[in-house]
Amino acid sequence: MEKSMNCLLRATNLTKRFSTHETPVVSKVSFTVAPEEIFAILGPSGCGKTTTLRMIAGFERTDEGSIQLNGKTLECPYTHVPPEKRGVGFVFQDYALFPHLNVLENVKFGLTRLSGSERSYRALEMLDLIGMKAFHKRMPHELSGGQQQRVALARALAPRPAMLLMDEPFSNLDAVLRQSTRNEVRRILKEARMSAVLVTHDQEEALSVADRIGVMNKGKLVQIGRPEDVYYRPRTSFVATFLGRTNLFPAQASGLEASSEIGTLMLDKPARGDVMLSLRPEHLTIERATPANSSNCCGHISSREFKGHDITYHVSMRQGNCIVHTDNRMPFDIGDNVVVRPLEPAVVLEYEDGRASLTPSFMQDTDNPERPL
Ligand SMILES: Nc1ncnc2c1ncn2[C@@H]1O[C@H](COP(=O)(O)OP(=O)(O)OP(=O)(O)O)[C@@H](O)[C@H]1O
Repeated sequence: MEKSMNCLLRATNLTKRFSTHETPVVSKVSFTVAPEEIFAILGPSGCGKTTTLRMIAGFERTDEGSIQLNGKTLECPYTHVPPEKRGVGFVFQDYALFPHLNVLENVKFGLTRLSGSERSYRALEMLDLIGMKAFHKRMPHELSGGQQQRVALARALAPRPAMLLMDEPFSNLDAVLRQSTRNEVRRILKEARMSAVLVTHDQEEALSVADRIGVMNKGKLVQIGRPEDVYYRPRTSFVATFLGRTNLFPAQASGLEASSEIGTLMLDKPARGDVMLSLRPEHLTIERATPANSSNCCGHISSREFKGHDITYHVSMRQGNCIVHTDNRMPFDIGDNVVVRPLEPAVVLEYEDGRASLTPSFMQDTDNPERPL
């Protein structure tokens, strides 16, 4: 069962099939979002993120499951509250500003319940929040992509929705603008005390914007946790590799230790038998190989990526490659013989669907991705 928490949105067992006989594109997806929390659904293309968001928005009916917002049921087999009555705001990747309306008119557009002067006051308040009051007379085509997305955010926030749903809101921006806009959007959401569900395929975006992340694969949520948890304590090799570079080592475990290609490793939890371990490149270091330390777990530097503040080395070992991030105080050259050492316990990964070859003996209930780590 999920930890009890102050809950604004509760999605329970959301399931969607587009054709009766096919496997569902979204299968038993459950998560909660707390007030003022930014929750990211992160996963590769086609895994069912947008369909999940569309069910929460009410654009798509669920085949099974329920959705509650502020304790009110929006969706269940007998209820379907239409999108315009759900009290949620939307931000899409294409900004969707009205091209013939200026910035102020765009933000005022959804404020139909207010009087004329109240609409202008509220719209200017939102433009102030996004730092664009001075641009209120500009037309959308006179703004950069990042500015247009901030106006779209102001427009979504203006009617005071209970929460925002954001579908790949930064994907039309170039890399530099994407980074600054997402920092700005996080600041605005926090200042507005707004909770949001953000759908993205970009792990860096999810890690930097969200308070919690639900990692999705093949229609299922496979892990939910804080960015640090899912990054440093992935449950499966999919999560480990999707969230960034990692090293996967097959090993033989016995309690809190395992023997692997890079020697004896401490484990983050007890296990027995054949296991798959994950160690992030920054949790490894390298030393120059000497007759005293090299034994049988050394390799040679096959390539290096110099990044100024640190260096990434690719170390060619007997059974494969290993990636190590280190600072640049002791640079190594290509061809140098080195020994790879762990700096942290290795993470024991769980069994994944269809990957029965390495089955950790600690295998647990995978239906509950939100159980405490
Ligand atoms: N209206 C529809 N009819 C039939 N199949 C659909 C429909 N909408 C989505 N799908 C299918 O459902 C699956 C999940 O699509 P969805 O758009 O939810 O994935 P996604 O994770 O958001 O992907 P992306 O990041 O590429 O947008 C895909 O295989 C897609 O082709």
